Amino acid sequence: MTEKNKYERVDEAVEGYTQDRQPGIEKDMDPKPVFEDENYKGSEKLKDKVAIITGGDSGIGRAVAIAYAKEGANIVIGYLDEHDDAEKTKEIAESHGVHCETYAFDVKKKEECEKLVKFTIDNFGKLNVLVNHAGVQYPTEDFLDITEAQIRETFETNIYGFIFMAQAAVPHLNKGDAIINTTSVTAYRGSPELIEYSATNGAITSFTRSLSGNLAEKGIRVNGVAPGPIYTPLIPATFSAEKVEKHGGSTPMGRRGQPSELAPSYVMLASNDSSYMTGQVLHVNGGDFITT
Ligand SMILES: NC(=O)C1=CN([C@@H]2O[C@H](COP(=O)(O)OP(=O)(O)OC[C@H]3O[C@@H](n4cnc5c(N)ncnc54)[C@H](O)[C@@H]3O)[C@@H](O)[C@H]2O)C=CC1
Ligand SMILES: CC(=O)C(C)=O
Repeated sequence: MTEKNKYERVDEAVEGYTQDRQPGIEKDMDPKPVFEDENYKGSEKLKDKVAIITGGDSGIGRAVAIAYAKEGANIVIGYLDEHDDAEKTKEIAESHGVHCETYAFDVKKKEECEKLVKFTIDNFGKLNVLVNHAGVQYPTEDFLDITEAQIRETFETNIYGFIFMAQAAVPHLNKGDAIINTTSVTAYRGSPELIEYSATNGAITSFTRSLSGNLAEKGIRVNGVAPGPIYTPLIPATFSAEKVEKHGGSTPMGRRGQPSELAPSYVMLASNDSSYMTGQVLHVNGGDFITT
């Protein structure tokens, strides 16, 4: 693929459309997200490591799973119920010569998070990297329309789930291992129609910093990635058709990002390339300046 073609592919226009359930389904998206950069060649940065990626069946998580596979990691994908998407990600990951298992679970439930980690240890004998990525959002125009149930669902999925997964994982992690939490640009600049969602991302950023200090002595690094607007199933599953069409248009780069453009940051934070980084967040957002 020439550089020009590569750029055109990333910048593909998206006509407005919606999906009628959350989590959305990648298989049903048109156009499909770009989940793999064919020019990305692995160099064994994660060789023989074992990674859990929650929300790894689709979107950014799928792109991370494929990049980790190219770097030699065996993978367990945790996801809610999008079985076809999960199988497709497993198939692509395994085409790179690693083992990939899929595991349907509810990240809101502590005991299911513990079972996912046990499943990983039973299958692979160890765990080196936890990517906390599963999340939901419920855009709501009027602040007063945000229901108690919606607040609970968003917090229980987006931050309780991250903490439950980290608590289950930490006893198995050792020096050099890593936790990576997906937060969002909305944690830093807010979002008038994603109020409780942005608050969970603020919590994820604080959780990342706090846990990094707690685990630094053990040599376990904890970092985050804060994506801007990225074309994933989350977007048509939760935004109006008009918002889907315009998504990302107001960033300095003037476009949405593709999942493949996030994956290298997750590789860096999982590998020795970030050996002197902990408690940090990488901002992959099309050019928004972030002040902390
Ligand atoms: N797409 C975007 O523009 C942005 C996304 N993010 C973050 O990315 C994550 C969402 O991933 P995307 O790749 O965008 O979309 P996605 O729709 O591909 O991923 C959402 C994932 O969350 C999982 N999930 C939802 N509820 C769950 C539950 N109760 N138990 C287990 N898994 C559950 C789904 O199975 C799915 O894999 C969220 O954490 C979100 O905050 C952050 C900033 C921007
Ligand atoms: C969903 C989300 O966090 C953005 C930035 O679109």
